[in-house]
Amino acid sequence: MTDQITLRAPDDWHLHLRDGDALERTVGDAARQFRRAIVMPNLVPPVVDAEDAVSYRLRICEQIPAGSPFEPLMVIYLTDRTDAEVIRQAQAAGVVAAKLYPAGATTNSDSGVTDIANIYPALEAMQDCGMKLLLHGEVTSHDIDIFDREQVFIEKILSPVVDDFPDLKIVLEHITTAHAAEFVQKARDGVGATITAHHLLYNRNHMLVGGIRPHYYCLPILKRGYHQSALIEAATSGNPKFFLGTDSAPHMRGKKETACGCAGCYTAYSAMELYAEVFDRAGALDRLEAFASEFGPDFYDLPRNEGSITLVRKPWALPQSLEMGGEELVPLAAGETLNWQLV
Ligand SMILES: NC(=O)N[C@@H](CC(=O)O)C(=O)O
Ligand SMILES: [Zn+2]
Ligand SMILES: [Zn+2]
Repeated sequence: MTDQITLRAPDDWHLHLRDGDALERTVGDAARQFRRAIVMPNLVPPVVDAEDAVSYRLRICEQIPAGSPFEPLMVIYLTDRTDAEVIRQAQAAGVVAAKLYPAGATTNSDSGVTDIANIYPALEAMQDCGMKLLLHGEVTSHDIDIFDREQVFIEKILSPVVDDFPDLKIVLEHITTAHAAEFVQKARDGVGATITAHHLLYNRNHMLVGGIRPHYYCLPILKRGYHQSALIEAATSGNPKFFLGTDSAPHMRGKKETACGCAGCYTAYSAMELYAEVFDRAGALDRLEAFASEFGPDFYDLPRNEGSITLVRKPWALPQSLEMGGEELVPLAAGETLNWQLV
């Protein structure tokens, strides 16, 4: 039995750091686990252009613990008004990607795109300058069942975009279904996907059997066990199209444990430990490094990190709650025992 693994330093290709008082917690946790992170732009108001991204980056950098090499990679939020000029300026300012939130699809997506046709000029500019397109892949029509929204998004929106922009690099974020895994696997080069720890560890039974567990509620919502198995298969397959993105998304305890709770799971506190659990159970610990530390930078045309992290098999219990900006934050798997620990 392997009791210790050392990996090239990993990156998180999908992370919510929020802003203001939250940053001390979120940046500190991320910096302990990862070397770089793709920082989601769904603030209120969202990060929509170069200027927003540059100032948000400075606020994040102020909270990086002394001596940490952590580097935030910035993303802008596509709106119906994002044009080619906005894209070019953002690229010149170091922004690496733009994110499509269909309007109303998830937390803070009210300013999102109402019709994909509205951003075709922006997508053209992104294709030209090598900026990546990141997608929250769910349709929002009221007549589409919440469990089907990812599959319908792939058919109606993603598939045409992949064909219409053959040189655009596209990441379908936080995939949750066998359909998504299969689509990405069969798609042309330049189409990849991130997979969260929670979609690998859980299915909808964990959220709904024996009582409703709001801390497992995220978007896209947890699906059947069959889909969870397909995601585990994809993540541990060694296919470079699938790489790590936690989608760690903090909401205060009171916003989760309530009559109408927010979507999002806070996993940044123990991200690599959670992924190690999944890969260990699947007998694929030897594939964790590629998934966490190699396929992401390769996809983004960035160098792989120097340096390493070590995980040891040493059971420990996650705290019941954390503090964020003076309030209580419940991490995913609070109070549960994990077998792996980051040294
Ligand atoms: N995943 C979530 O359930 N929530 C994310 C938004 C997102 O990534 O869709 C959030 O910002 O809270
Ligand atoms: Zn999302
Ligand atoms: Zn997210």
